[in-house]
Amino acid sequence: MAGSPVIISEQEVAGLLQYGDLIPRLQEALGKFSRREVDQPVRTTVPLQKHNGFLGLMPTYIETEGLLCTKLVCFYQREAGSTLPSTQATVVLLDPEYGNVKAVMDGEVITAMRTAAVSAISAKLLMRPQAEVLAILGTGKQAQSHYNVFTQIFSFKEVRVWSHTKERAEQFMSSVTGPVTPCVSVEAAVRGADAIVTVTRCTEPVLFGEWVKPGAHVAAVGACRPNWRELDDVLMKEAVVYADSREGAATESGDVILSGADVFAELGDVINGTKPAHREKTTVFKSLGMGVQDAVSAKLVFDQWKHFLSRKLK
Ligand SMILES: NC(=O)c1ccc[n+]([C@@H]2O[C@H](COP(=O)([O-])OP(=O)(O)OC[C@H]3O[C@@H](n4cnc5c(N)ncnc54)[C@H](O)[C@@H]3O)[C@@H](O)[C@H]2O)c1
Ligand SMILES: O=C(O)[C@@H]1CCCCN1
Repeated sequence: MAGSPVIISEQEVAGLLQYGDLIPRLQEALGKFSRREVDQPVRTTVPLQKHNGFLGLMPTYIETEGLLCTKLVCFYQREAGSTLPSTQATVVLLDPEYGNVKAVMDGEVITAMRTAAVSAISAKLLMRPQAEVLAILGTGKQAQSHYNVFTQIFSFKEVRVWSHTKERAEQFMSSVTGPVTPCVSVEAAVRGADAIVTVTRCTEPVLFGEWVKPGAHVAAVGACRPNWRELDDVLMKEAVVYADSREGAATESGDVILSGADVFAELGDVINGTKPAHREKTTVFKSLGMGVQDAVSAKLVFDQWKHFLSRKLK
């Protein structure tokens, strides 16, 4: 008879997950995904029409690692001023042989950190090495995690941020520990930037190709529905477009589907050396988020949790 699942809280996950462990693990997982060594269908999405949201189901199985996991994530388009959360996520880790649940853990920190870590991997592979200016569009949870990991692993001379409301920009400025320049418009934030992160809840384009410096790298993280946009057609058509999952982008990304842009490669193809990294060109990494990213993050959390428990019991 299998034991009861352990419950790992948001605070515990935050204490157990470090970018230093996460980044190499995610890089390895993206490579495996693109070598078709992972069973991970495109997210199943159920509309919650009454609440202007969606439930996403994200199962993953990596047979060679005995890793079976699923994330449940609800995400919403909230009214301006709403105090309800825009994303809520839970990650469930299972035993693939018995089928029992081993752990149920908070998915908020995992979602924030693994998404930012994958964007950082895209920048490591596709951004020009001498990059000096980073622009972040959006000031929510993902903006914070992206600020944290990008300033931790790269040495930008300036970090700029834009928010569509002054209050959100002020909240962001007071929540981060390093220097950041607030900008009054998207254009002011992105002109001359070497790296741009888009982490908004926009459903119409907010970043226009005419403002983007040739050779810049864009990590496009929002707009995860087939009719939602963050980037305009000019940028999508001029840039070399990479994605976490080609199939995911073709199913879920409004920026890819509606612009008609080609996805040149998956990030895993670059990691595997089967497709080149065009650092010299303008590049867009279209991130949708994948179950495999949650699965390897959850395994890291669970292994650390067991390690600390066994030390406590000694
Ligand atoms: N690719 C992935 O793996 C992944 C993972 C998690 C979240 N996301 C997406 O990233 C985006 C940000 O997520 P979050 O958790 O930081 O959300 P959040 O609600 O914490 O922050 C959203 C930000 O978007 C801004 N915003 C809202 N409406 C806007 C509009 N019309 N124009 C401009 N800005 C607007 C808000 O002011 C806020 O700064 C969302 O679109 C979310 O779905 C992607
Ligand atoms: O991969 C994820 O976790 C997110 C959830 C919210 C919508 C976009 N993708």
